[in-house]
Amino acid sequence: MNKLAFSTVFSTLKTMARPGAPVAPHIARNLCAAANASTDASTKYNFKTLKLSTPSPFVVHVEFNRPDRMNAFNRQLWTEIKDCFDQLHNDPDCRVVVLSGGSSKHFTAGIDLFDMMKLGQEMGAIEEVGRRGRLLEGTIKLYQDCISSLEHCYKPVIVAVHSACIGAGLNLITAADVRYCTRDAWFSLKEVDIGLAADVGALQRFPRVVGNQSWVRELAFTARKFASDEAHSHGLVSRLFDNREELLQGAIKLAEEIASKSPIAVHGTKKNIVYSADHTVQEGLDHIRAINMLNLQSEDFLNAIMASQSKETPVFAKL
Ligand SMILES: CCC/C=C/C=C/C(=O)SCCNC(=O)CCNC(=O)[C@H](O)C(C)(C)COP(=O)(O)OP(=O)(O)OC[C@H]1O[C@@H](n2cnc3c(N)ncnc32)[C@H](O)[C@@H]1OP(=O)(O)O
Repeated sequence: MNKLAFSTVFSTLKTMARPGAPVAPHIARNLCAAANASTDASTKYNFKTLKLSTPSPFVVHVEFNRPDRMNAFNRQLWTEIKDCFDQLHNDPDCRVVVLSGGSSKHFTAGIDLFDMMKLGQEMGAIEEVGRRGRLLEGTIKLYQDCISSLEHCYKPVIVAVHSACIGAGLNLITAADVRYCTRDAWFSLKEVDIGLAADVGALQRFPRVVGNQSWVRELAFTARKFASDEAHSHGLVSRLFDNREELLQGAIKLAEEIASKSPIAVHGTKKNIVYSADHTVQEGLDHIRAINMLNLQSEDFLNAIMASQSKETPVFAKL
């Protein structure tokens, strides 16, 4: 953009952002906001089956924390995942989430089979089939909502998978935005092996994520274990790493880059990508138009354009 065009756009944006107000105080305020940004997630959140931390400003690292059970999903873990992502959605100190398997040998062993036995006992105590059905319906809904909470959280979620990612774990990662894994990672859509049709999102999301019905159906009908290179070649994961340390470094580096962008722009982008996944192109365009009617008036837009012109790093206020 030449100097004249830039100054015209600049003064228009200035008026749009706050008619009559000078620009500099906005930026000064944003710098202050960013300087105060890092309330560490470890002090703010207190979950038992999840561990949260803030490795970089605005980047929240969520780790599964059931290493003795290979991060198997018991009722508490299902519930806490949902609570965690619902809260991160509204947390101004969080712009992006990295989800990993923590100190466990595996990313996750899927649903907790002991917990399933407990559910079986609860069912056994209810005599009437309709009432048993209601208990199951409520449980399945809770578990579905847990997985969907990754999608409903408009902060991008990067999953970092190592070793086994089984059943519920595979359902979960298909609701994330970016999937990275180690070369030793392996996956199984295991449900048919325990007598279940997968019911927490993989049958809906997995084919969309990879765009290959034949491959997904083969995996869903057989529960076949597949390795990281197969996952990578079909687009289930977008990057492979040699070991867990490099995996986490890579995931956090990506998260830092996303966290440096306008949170308004990233939020709107995720909202529209998720919406567009099950709407027509025209509906998606209508949706983003409505979002940008507001977002183009945001001071983030002005800050980003000014920074790109002055070749400086923009700083954005908390959401
Ligand atoms: C309404 C329902 C909606 C959701 C449905 C979801 C369905 C699913 O997720 S289906 C998948 C269920 N999961 C499995 O079938 C996996 C079973 N586990 C394994 O295959 C292996 O344990 C695994 C490959 C994960 C790990 O093998 P490794 O040799 O490394 O370790 P192990 O010695 O086998 O296990 C160590 C301890 O972890 C306990 N454990 C493993 N998986 C589970 C599990 N899913 N639930 C509960 N506990 C699990 C295992 O018993 C060992 O415990 P301990 O003997 O006390 O040390």
